[in-house]
Amino acid sequence: MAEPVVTVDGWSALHDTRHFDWTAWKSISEDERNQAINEFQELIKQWETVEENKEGSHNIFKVVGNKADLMFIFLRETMDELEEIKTAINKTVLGDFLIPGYSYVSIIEMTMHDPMKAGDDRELSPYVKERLKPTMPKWEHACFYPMSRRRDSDANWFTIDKEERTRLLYEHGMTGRQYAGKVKEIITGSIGLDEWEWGVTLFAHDPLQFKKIVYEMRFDEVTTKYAEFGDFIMGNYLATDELGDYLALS
Ligand code: VOV
Repeated sequence: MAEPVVTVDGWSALHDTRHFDWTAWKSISEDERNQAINEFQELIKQWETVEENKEGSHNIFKVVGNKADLMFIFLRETMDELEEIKTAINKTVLGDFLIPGYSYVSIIEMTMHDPMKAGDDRELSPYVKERLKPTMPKWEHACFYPMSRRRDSDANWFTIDKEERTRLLYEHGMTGRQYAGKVKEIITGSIGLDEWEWGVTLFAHDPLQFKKIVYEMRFDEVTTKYAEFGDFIMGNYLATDELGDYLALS
């Protein structure tokens, strides 16, 4: 029967991309630039405390290509906190140079589709807890894209039986498991929150693995028949202590 599947939901997620106004940045003095960097590093320290306390997680990436310059990813217990973070960034001096670009709002989600976990109370298992409220890996690269399930008359994800959806996602999971240690994924649900139905955030040491996994999954029936994709954004990890170098002009 085409019935909804139960989801277990975790932290809220904000993918916040910014264009950096290099022209304006070059027009202020070195002292002003250093003050702006120091002030921003204090803000990052607050995020680090939240992460150490396992109350959220954050990552910053230098975006390759011109869709943005930086992509911030924040995970928090509530949407209120995500909005406060965005506003806190905008209130800093550096925020004047961080021009808001594309953003994506979603909530970490796991479904009860996985037959390997059937019978478990997924909400109670430490594995599920870690997946719903994860500390994001500080790996070298990330790739984010939104996606939806197709709703064509001859291929409609929302009209097929739950058992069939479970079978298709099981096959998908088996492909994914071959990338253990190479690709980590965070799947966020965004129905009712943003334009697409899911957000896919992938982490890897080697960006070639993004191309490989996404290509290989194109041949899984669940993707071939039922997946539609938005724009991809790829970035390189920016550690807090590298922010000064990233923004240095000489
Ligand atoms: C890194 C590898 C990897 C692994 C191990 C993995 C496993 C799994 C499992 C076991 C499950 C189902 C249970 C659950 O936990 O929800 C899912 C669920 C999902 N996935 Fe996935 N996925 C991966 C990776 C992975 C990728 C690369 C993509 C993008 C698809 C592509 O073609 O580019 C993706 C998408 C999704 C989505 C949109 C969902 C929710 C679909 C829905 O309709 O409900 N996913 N996924």
